[in-house]
Amino acid sequence: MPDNQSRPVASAVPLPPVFETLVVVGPGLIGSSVLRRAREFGGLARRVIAVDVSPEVRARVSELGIADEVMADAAEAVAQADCVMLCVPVGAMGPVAAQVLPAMRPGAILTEVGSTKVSVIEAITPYLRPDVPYVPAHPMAGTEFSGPDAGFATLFEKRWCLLTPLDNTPVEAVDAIRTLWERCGARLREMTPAHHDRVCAIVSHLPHLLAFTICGTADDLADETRSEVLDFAASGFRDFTRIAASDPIMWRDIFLLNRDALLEMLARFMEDAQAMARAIRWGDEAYIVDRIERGRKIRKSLIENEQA
Ligand SMILES: NC(=O)c1ccc[n+]([C@@H]2O[C@H](COP(=O)([O-])OP(=O)(O)OC[C@H]3O[C@@H](n4cnc5c(N)ncnc54)[C@H](O)[C@@H]3O)[C@@H](O)[C@H]2O)c1
Ligand SMILES: O=C(O)C(=O)C[C@]1(C(=O)O)C=C[C@@H](O)C=C1
Repeated sequence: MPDNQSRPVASAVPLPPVFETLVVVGPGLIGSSVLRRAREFGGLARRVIAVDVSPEVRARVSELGIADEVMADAAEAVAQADCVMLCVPVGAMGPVAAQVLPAMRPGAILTEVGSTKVSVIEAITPYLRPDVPYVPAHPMAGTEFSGPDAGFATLFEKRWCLLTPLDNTPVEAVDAIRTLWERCGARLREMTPAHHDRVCAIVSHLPHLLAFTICGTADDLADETRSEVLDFAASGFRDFTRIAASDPIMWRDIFLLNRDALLEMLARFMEDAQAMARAIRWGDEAYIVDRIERGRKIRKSLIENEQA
C-alpha cells in the first residue's frame, strides 16, 4: 500500500464546491481518485459524472458508487458540466476532445491530466473554442495499477500538480483548476509545456523506460539464470519491477508522444552510463564514489521534501 494511501479525514468545515457539475472522462486510476476525493472530502463539485467507453469500467464505477451518474455518451454528459476533466491515455486526448468540445457549455472549463503536455495540447488545440477555457494539468502522482479499483482519495496528497496554461488561458480558469487540485491535497507549480515535458522525461519517463528495459534484459537471460532472477529478486531488481508492472497502453502513448525529450534524456543517460562503465574498467574509484554519493544526496532530498 503506498505511503499516502491512509484513511481519509474529511474536512471539518465543508467548503463550497469549486464546480457545480464535474464530468470525469476515463475514471481509471487518476479519474476515479478525483471522483473519490470529491465524494469523501467534498469541496470539488456538487455533482460528479463519470464517462467511459468501456462497459466493464462503467459497471464497476456504478458498483463502487463513486459518481452520481455513469454515462457512455460523452457529449450528453458534458452538456451538463461546468468542468470536464479528461483522464484518458494521452493518445486518446485528441479524439476525446473532438467529441466533447462541441457539446460543452459556453464558459465551462476543459482540463486534462495527461503525462505529456506539448503533444496533448497540440492534439486538443484544433478543437478548442474561444468560449471554453482549457487548462492543461498533470498530477505527479500515481501507482503501477490502473482502472477504477486502483484509485484512492488521498493519491494526490503532498504530490505536485503541474499546470501548463496557454498564453490566452483566462486567469480565473487557471485559478479554479488550481483550487480543485489544492483541495485534492496537491502542491501546485506552473511551467511551460515544453519545460514540463523535459522535466517529466527525466523524472518519470526515463525511469519507466529503464525499468521496462532491465526486466526485458533479465527475461532474455538463459533459462537457468532467469529462474534465479525470480528466486532472488528481493533485492535492487525488485524496485524496478514495481514500475515495470505499469499499463502498456499508457506508457506506449507517453513514450511516443514525448519522443524528443525522452530520446534526449536517454542519450544523456547512455553517455553517463558509458562514463561509469569506463570508470569501472579503469578502476576510477573517485568517479564511482562521486556518482554513488550524488545518488544518495538525491534520495535524501526526496525524503526531506516528503516525496519519497
Ligand atoms: N497512472 C499514473 O501514474 C498517472 C499519473 C498522472 C497522470 N496520468 C495520466 O492520466 C491519464 C489516465 O491514466 P490512468 O493511469 O488513470 O489510466 P487508466 O487506464 O487507469 O484509466 C484510463 C481510462 O480511460 C478510459 N478510456 C480510454 N479511452 C477512452 C475514450 N476514448 N473515451 C472514454 N474513456 C476512455 C479507459 O477505459 C480507462 O477506464 C493518462 O493520460 C496518463 O498519462 C497517469
Ligand atoms: O508511482 C508510480 O508508479 C508512477 O508511475 C507515477 C508517475 C511517475 O512516474 O512518478 C507516472 C506517470 C505520471 O505521469 C506521474 C506519476
